[in-house]
Amino acid sequence: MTTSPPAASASTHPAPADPGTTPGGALLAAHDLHLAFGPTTALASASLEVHPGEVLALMGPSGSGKSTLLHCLAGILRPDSGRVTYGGRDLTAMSDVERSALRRSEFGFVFQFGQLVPELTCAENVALPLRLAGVGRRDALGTAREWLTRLEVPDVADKRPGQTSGGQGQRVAVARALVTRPRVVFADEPTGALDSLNGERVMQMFVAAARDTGAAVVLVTHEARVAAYSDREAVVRDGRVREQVRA
Ligand SMILES: Nc1ncnc2c1ncn2[C@@H]1O[C@H](COP(=O)(O)OP(=O)(O)OP(=O)(O)O)[C@@H](O)[C@H]1O
Repeated sequence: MTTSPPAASASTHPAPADPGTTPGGALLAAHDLHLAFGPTTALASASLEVHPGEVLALMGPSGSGKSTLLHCLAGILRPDSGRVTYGGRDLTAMSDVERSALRRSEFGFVFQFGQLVPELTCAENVALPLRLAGVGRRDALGTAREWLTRLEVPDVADKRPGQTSGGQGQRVAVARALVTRPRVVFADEPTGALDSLNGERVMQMFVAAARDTGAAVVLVTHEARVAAYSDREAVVRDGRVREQVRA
């Protein structure tokens, strides 16, 4: 696999401006987050820092608050109290429109089942975030094809997601998450729907491609072999980060 980012993506879609870090070096930070869904407490004083370029795995028992913490860090959910800061900007104080714009321009997402648009080809799916960012159709599709080649699935470019295997589809989803060269990629059980061999292969490519673009990766996983790709593991229990282990 090539280690340099595709040239066309660099020329047609430059990485977003450096958002800066806190004095401690964090790019993204959760400060004392609390969030309840009705009577259920999901987060109870959760705090966490994410550094530029690092791969951070959120681990912990089922129902402990991992996905909720990920969604708060990504600005998808707003905590009841506490703050999320990104490059010194307070995500929790932004309007929904501002947070959506930030998510589109600076964050990438990979979920368990890829969540590709079934009516579009795989190349069109990968091109979609570039099109939304204003890149012309031809350039966007060219860059999308380069990413599919890079993730070793060039053959699926003209197929629809329903015509691919689970592992191929998940590589397409990884390409779509990275194509805009986001600062942070959020992944919720990115290999959960794959067998272990495919899961490891997707993880290897995901981490290598993210490292090449310099993205930080925050991933939720139950699997120790997936967490083994991280630089740091944060264990979530009862809605807070209990311990952090450098991998
Ligand atoms: N939309 C929701 N409505 C109600 N309760 C929710 C909602 N989302 C999460 N919860 C509850 O909040 C708690 C934390 O859920 P969360 O999904 O963050 O845990 P998790 O650690 O990611 O779990 P898992 O590993 O099983 O995916 C759980 O008790 C869950 O049932």
